[in-house]
Amino acid sequence: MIVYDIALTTRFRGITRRQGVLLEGPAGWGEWSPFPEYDDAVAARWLAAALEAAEVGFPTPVRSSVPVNAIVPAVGPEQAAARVRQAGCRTAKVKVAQSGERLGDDVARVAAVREALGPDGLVRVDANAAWDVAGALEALRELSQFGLEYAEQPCRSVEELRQLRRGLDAAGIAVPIAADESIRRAVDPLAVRDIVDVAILKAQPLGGVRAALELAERLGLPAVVSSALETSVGLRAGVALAAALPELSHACGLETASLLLDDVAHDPLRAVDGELPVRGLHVDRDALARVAAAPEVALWWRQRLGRAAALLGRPDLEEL
Ligand SMILES: O=C(O)CCC(=O)c1ccccc1C(=O)O
Ligand SMILES: [Mg+2]
Repeated sequence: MIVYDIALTTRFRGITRRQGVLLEGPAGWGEWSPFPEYDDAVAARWLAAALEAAEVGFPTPVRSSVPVNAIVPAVGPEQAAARVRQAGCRTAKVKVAQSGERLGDDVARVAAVREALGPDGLVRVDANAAWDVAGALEALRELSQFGLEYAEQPCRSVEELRQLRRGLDAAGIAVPIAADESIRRAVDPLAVRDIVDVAILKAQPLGGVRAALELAERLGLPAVVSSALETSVGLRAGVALAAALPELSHACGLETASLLLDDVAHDPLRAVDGELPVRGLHVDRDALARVAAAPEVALWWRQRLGRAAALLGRPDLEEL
């Protein structure tokens, strides 16, 4: 196993570096990178995903490439437009409702992204559960002038999402709703089934590609596979999930290698013409050495891995 520590190009989700563990098994490399604040039980579910990748491998794909959205963090309008142009995707996802910002910042960022994409592009926003129902109504009324494909996790609870859905309908604001945190962090991931229009699926948080495929089937909603801001090894699991879904009608949120200043693959999963290829990776020994975490960081991850592995009944994991 190796512990990586890679700087981000821009602050994302309040962090400036991404850390995690890469495990090599008979089927290849797997990534285990639960965010540091997550408890061991949650981290154990993320570990199941890494073990699937390393020990079992992925289900048979039904497509050979996956369309992706450009990811636009909470940056200024010029930088947002530049990112969209550089990514070369026809769909963009814009982070909104970030702490310390105002609705005017979101409006300026979404306007710039719409302008950069042109009228045929698709713009989706992700509020990461930051709005209350009234705030979401106000913001989406304003942002809907740019034409939104959907709003991802506009509010925190399922009940708030239900109220928002009613409020949007009553006000004639045509913005579909997608659930992310309400699926990956919920006790009952099916509770949003009759409330939202799109399901965000993430391979690591949901415990692996097969677990996510099963959930997708039970949800019966159009699915968007997104990353958890991973190296190409973690992204590979997302690509495998997107490639194995029987239906894929939306671009996926897997264009995040561009947010990392380095990667561990010789051939990182970067979008070409808005798509990621469904293929294996060559994990690069030089890159692994380059991104290796400092000893105290590596120790913290090793101890965390030991606890998560114990929860999965896998005390042997140090050997991978
Ligand atoms: O969906 C994307 O395009 C990028 C992935 C992304 O936004 C994300 C990455 C890490 C953690 C949470 C999220 C999120 O969707 O909220
Ligand atoms: Mg999200």
